[in-house]
Amino acid sequence: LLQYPPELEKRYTVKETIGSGGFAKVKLAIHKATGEKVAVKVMCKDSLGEDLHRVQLEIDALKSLSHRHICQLYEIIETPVLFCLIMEYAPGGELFDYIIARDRLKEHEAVKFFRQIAVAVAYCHSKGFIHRDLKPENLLLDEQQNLKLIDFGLASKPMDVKHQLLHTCCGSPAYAAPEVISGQPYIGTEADLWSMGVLLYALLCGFLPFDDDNTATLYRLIQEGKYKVPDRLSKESARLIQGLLQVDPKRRLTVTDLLTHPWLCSNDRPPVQPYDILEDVRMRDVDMDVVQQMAVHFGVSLSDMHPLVVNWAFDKYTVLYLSMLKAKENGKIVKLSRLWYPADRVSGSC
Ligand SMILES: Cn1cc(Br)cc1C(=O)Nc1[nH]nc2c1CN(C(=O)N[C@H](CN1CCCC1)c1ccccc1)C21CC1
Repeated sequence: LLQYPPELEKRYTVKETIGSGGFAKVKLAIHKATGEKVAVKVMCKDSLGEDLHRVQLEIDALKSLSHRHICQLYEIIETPVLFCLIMEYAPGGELFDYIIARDRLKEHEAVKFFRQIAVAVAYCHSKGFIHRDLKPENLLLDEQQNLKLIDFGLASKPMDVKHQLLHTCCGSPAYAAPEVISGQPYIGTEADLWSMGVLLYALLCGFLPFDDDNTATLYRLIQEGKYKVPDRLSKESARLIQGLLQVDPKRRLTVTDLLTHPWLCSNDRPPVQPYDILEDVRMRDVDMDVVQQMAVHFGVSLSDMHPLVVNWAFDKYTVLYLSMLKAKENGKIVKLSRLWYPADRVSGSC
C-alpha cells in the first residue's frame, strides 16, 4: 500500500492487516499515546469509484452512532487520496467464525448474543439508521465476548425511518428480505428485522434457513418463506424465528416486539431497559478525570481541554478521550506521557 499519512504515522504504529475486502483494508494499529490497540480501515479514494458515496454513508452513520454494541469510530484521517477510519479493535474476530468453530451455539449463548444484536439494531433504528447488511460476518467479538456491529457501508438514513420507502436491493442475498429481493419499495426497519430472523436461525442451527447455490432458486425459497426448523430448537425460539421470518412485512415482528419477546427475556434475564437502546457515550457525563489527564498531557488548562473533547470532531482529542475511557472501563491504568514536541500542543492559549 502507498505511504500512510504522516498524521497517522505520528500517532499510531501500524501493524499487520487483519481484514481485507472490496475497496478497503483493515490494519491493526497501536495508539502510541495510550498503548491501546485500534483498527484502521484504509480506503484509497481513486479505487472507490462509485463506492465513494458508500464510504460517506458509513462515516455519517458512524459519527452519529455511539453504543456499546456498535464498533466505535475514534478518528477520521482524510488525505486527497485516502480515507483512514480509526476504529475500536475487537480481538475476538467475527461471530461468523465463532459459530463455525462450534457448529452452532447453545440456546443460552444465542440468547445473550441475539439480545445484544437486537439492542444495537433498536438503537440504530432509534437514531434513524437502517443497517441493511446484518449477518454474522458483520458482528465482531470484543475481549469480554460481547458483540460489536460493523460495516455500515450499506446503511441508509431515510428521513422517516419507519415509513420512508427504500429501493436499493443490497446486502447479502441469503439474509435479504423477500420484499427487498422482489425489487418493490420496502421499509428498511422491516427488512432489518427479517435479516435478524435469518441471523437467529444461523446462530441456533449453524446453517442458513434459505440456501441454494443457484441465486434464482435462493430467491424463490426466500419469497416462499418456507424453511425447516430442526426439532431440537425450543418452541419459544422457533416461535421467535417464525415471527421474524414472515414474508409479509406487515405481519413481521417489530424491534419492540423483539425486545419484549419471552425468549429474549428468558433465563431470568431482566427485560431490556429503555437506557440500553438510548445509550450514547456522548450523552453520558464527560469523565473529567480523563479530561484532566489529557489537559496535563497537552499542557493546557482543564477549561481549554474540555471544549476540545466535547467537540466530538473525531480528531486526535476524540480518539485520546475514547481510548482512555475504554482502557479505564477495562480496568487498565493508562499513564499519558507529557508531550515534548510543542508543535503538538493545543493551538490557542498556551
Ligand atoms: C478478524 N479478526 C481477528 C481478530 Br483476532 C480481530 C479481527 C478483526 O477483524 N477485528 C476488528 N476490530 N475492529 C475491526 C475489525 C475488523 N473491522 C472491519 O471493519 N472488518 C470488515 C469485515 N467485513 C465483514 C464482511 C466483509 C468485510 C472489513 C470491511 C472492509 C474491509 C475489510 C474488513 C473493524 C474496523 C471495524
